[in-house]
Amino acid sequence: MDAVHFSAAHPEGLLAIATSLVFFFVFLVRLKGSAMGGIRSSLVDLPVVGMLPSILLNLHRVHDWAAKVLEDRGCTTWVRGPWLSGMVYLFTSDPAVAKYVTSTRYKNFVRGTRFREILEPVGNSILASDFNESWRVRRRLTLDLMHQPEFQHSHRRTTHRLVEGKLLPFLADLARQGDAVDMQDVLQRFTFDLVCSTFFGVDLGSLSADFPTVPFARAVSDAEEVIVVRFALPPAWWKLMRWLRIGPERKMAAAMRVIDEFIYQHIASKKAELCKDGRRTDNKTQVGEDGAAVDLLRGFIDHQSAGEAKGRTFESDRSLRDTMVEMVVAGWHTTSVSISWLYWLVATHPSVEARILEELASVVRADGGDGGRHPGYTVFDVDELHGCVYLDAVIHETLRLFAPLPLNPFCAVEKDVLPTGEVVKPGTIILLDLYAVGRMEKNWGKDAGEFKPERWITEEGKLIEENSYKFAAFGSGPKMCLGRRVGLAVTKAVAASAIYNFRFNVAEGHRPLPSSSVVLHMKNGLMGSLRERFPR
Ligand code: HEM
Repeated sequence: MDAVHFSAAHPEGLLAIATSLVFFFVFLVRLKGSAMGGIRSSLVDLPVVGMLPSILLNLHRVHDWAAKVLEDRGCTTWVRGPWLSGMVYLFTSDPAVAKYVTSTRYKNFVRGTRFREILEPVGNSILASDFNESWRVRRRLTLDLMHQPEFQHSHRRTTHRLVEGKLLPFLADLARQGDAVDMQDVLQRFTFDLVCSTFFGVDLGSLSADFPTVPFARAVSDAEEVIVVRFALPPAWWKLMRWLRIGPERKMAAAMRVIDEFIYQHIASKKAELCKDGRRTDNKTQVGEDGAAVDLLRGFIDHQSAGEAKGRTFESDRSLRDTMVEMVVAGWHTTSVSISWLYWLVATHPSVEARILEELASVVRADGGDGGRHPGYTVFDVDELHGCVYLDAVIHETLRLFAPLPLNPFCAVEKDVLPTGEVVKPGTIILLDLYAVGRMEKNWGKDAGEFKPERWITEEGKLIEENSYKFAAFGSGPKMCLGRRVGLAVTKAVAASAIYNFRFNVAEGHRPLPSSSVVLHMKNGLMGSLRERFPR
């Protein structure tokens, strides 16, 4: 078969060859770049391949690079892939555009099929859905369940129990051993156990002395990495790789298998447990004996069992699976990376640390405590921390600089004109760069890049409520994060308890860098050592 016939019969083969050539080109340039002591951060539009080489060259530091490009280009820019690839994105960090897209004209800017395909691991979830009836009902149901006093009470108790019984003793052991520790890993393991306890009612013990590999946790992280690659490549390219089961798509297939196995197994065992207990009597979430047994999965299963009456929100285990994967994906890493970046920022800003400690000490004193000089550790519940405005400011400042979900994608349904004057055609992809929104001088002033919790506090000592287009970490409009309250509560309670009891010294020369994943992990971890503040 000659080349012409081969390409006609196997267009996917041609694409594979083209992909290899671009990767080879990028490899050569990066090699040259590193030999020259660095790579360029400009966005170059080349004939045929468009801006793809620029993107791939900067993929390893994509969020900082995109923020720089946006700052230089007035907060909005077009990004074009290879000719005929269908890859045309409008990148923006402009709050006016965010408001227009997520609120003013929200019905015209949806996730769309393209992103549902990219976000395949979460299936037909709330996050990936558009404004249809199923999305509305599921979102309402999830919010209702999370706002139930029983759930909130249980969530607070579970957090307290795990912080007191697992996290603090674990940190104490690490402090005693004095070895180097990756705090990001520790916090990731802890929040995983917390999320599984809260959502599934099971503690998987990922935070334990032997640092076990938890396949489900690994699979979620792998899937997140591959999602970023899918964003960066023309759709036909990653679909071809998926079809051939090569490269990142091979990893995705393996991750999906593990995720499915985990979730379906837990749905089945929860159903069996509920039937055995004979507790599934109505569609109300119930409190277990110790007040800690309320979990979201139980609430959803109860709802599923009420099927017809409730509009069949979870007509199948598949839709239950999608929602549970989404809850883990949306709730786990977002919270763990918030606490990790906060921990690093606090450890490297001694004056901020001192103010937090002062604020927490006043809570302990008001509670009749002795500032840690007692046998147990001091554990803070979120209810006790209401008056800690400075800690709130630190959390907001952390989320401003390190938005845990750095990119928020939308797709235009009809032709539209954005407040910047950009004309978007049907099908145009708009990427709200939440990481960049928090770093633009235009949005935050000349000191946008600095960590200054004070910027969040009024002269009267109150927390400044910024609008959700400018402080964009939780998104905005009807699809705004529905776990905001839970995420903030966990971040505050865990950070307060850990910081109050332990000092973290960042390893010399270590600077965590944002990974290129859909979640803003630290790609090189958070290395350092721990010291007890109140040695026992
Ligand atoms: C610090 C922690 C968190 C951050 C920064 C965060 C951020 C976000 C962002 C940026 C979105 C997209 C919003 C949009 O499209 O405009 C989102 C959506 C969502 N989040 Fe969160 N999240 C956090 C914690 C949580 C938690 C703990 C849960 C679950 C309990 C959760 C559940 C969801 C869900 C279900 C959606 C989809 C909402 C929809 O599309 O209607 N999130 N989150």
